[in-house]
Amino acid sequence: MKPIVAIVGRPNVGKSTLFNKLVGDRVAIVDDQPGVTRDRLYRETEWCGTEFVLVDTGGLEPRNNDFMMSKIKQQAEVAMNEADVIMFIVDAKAGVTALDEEVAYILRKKNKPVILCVNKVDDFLAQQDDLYDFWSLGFEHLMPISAEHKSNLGDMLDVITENINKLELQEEEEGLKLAIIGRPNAGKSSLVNRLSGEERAIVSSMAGTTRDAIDTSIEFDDNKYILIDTAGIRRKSKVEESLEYYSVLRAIKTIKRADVCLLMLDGQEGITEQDKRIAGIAYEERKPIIVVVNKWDAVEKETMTMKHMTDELYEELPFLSYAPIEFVSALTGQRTLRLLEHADLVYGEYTKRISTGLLNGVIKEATIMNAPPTRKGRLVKINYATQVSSAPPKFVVFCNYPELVHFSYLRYLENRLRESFGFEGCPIDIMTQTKNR
Ligand SMILES: Nc1nc2c(ncn2[C@@H]2O[C@H](COP(=O)(O)OP(=O)(O)OP(=O)(O)O)[C@@H](O)[C@H]2O)c(=O)[nH]1
Ligand SMILES: Nc1nc2c(ncn2[C@@H]2O[C@H](COP(=O)(O)OP(=O)(O)OP(=O)(O)O)[C@@H](O)[C@H]2O)c(=O)[nH]1
Repeated sequence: MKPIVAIVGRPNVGKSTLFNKLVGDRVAIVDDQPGVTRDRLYRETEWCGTEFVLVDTGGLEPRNNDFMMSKIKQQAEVAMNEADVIMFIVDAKAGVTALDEEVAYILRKKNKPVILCVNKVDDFLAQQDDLYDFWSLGFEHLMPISAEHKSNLGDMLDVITENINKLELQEEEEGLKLAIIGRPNAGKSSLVNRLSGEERAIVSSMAGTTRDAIDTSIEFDDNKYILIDTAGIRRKSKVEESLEYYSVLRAIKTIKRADVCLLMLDGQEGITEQDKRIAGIAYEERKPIIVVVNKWDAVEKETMTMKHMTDELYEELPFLSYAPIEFVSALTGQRTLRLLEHADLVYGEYTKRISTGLLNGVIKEATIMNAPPTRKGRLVKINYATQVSSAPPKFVVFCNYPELVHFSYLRYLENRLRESFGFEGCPIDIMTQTKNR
């Protein structure tokens, strides 16, 4: 689990500029699958060997001052709860504003490292005197920077990574980590309660009091699971956008820690934009996913309801065509235990390795059935393939002209691999390379 560094501050201080300068071109786009909702809210980055996840708190629409004030305060609260290190951005040209003071007040309440970044210091000597006021905000680390001119960013990053390295890494408990992700009210906590209330379950601990996410460790017949819930999102904030931001940030954290993601939908409501967004994060993080349609007890069923809903879900989530769908009721316990078995199975798929011999048999047959298309008069010849890693399963296909192998052909190979080897619930990565590289 990489540490999270959140960028906080009022509008127009230069948060986005800074975010973009810091993540640079390191933006990892997995592929151009349609339907994946992407946002530039967070990126993984690295400084001198220390990796972290940088989170931008996103643009706020300045409607009126009161509204703005409450939104910014909420953002600061979220950052305070979720992030490991906070970058609090202020504007040297504007000086200390009332809003800055409000944010500072929130950020000082807890004992997390806050780096006060005084931005727009384009000319240090000329602006030196403007900096003094900012000490009044009460933070130990004050860094004058210019996001636009990239000045002093190295020193700032040094301070950030120093603080990251001081963090005590939490010991993770043993067991298969299942992240239960989804919109507020989908029934995530109900599922956790249901599973931990089962007669056969040995519930050994409830941890996570310092953070809002709650881990429940349960054991069934010697199999251990850690259920990572993201409860309590809804009640804290009433404003739509910040709720969105809040749950996304939560989801990111939870997903990154997870071995398997259970994407929970409310069967009565069907799929929403927010569900798709959360699904998109799990997809981009290359985690195994099981789609869980909850509240099945309350869904009015006609003939083929399950089939229709399945079709509809795959249509709405085309990038998750590999994810199995389970219809459950956290309320009655219908099929909830099966979720655990299913998660075990999917994780087994995620971590398995295919021998090079078997793999090449399948690839060879696939290329005979459907040869790579000739492009620009050149013939693509696939030499051989190998699985280079698992979790997620990653394959390299060696051939003479990797750049000519089209995405759709890789998709074809992926489907053949799935037909032969399963990989249920798992994303698969296939890369092409020339033989002598
Ligand atoms: N002079 C100067 N201007 C800067 C610097 N960094 C950012 N700006 C400018 O400040 C303005 C606001 O920058 P943004 O990055 O959009 O600010 P933001 O905090 O993300 O704003 P919101 O998206 O509204 O929250 C832009 O016009 C930037 O060009 C800097 O280091 N020096
Ligand atoms: N009928 C029915 N209701 C359910 C089921 N599961 C949960 N509910 C109800 O749905 C509501 C929300 O359930 P929660 O478990 O609090 O949902 P959550 O996803 O944890 O919500 P947040 O904590 O806001 O993220 C509650 O009123 C539950 O009783 C189910 O399987 N069937």
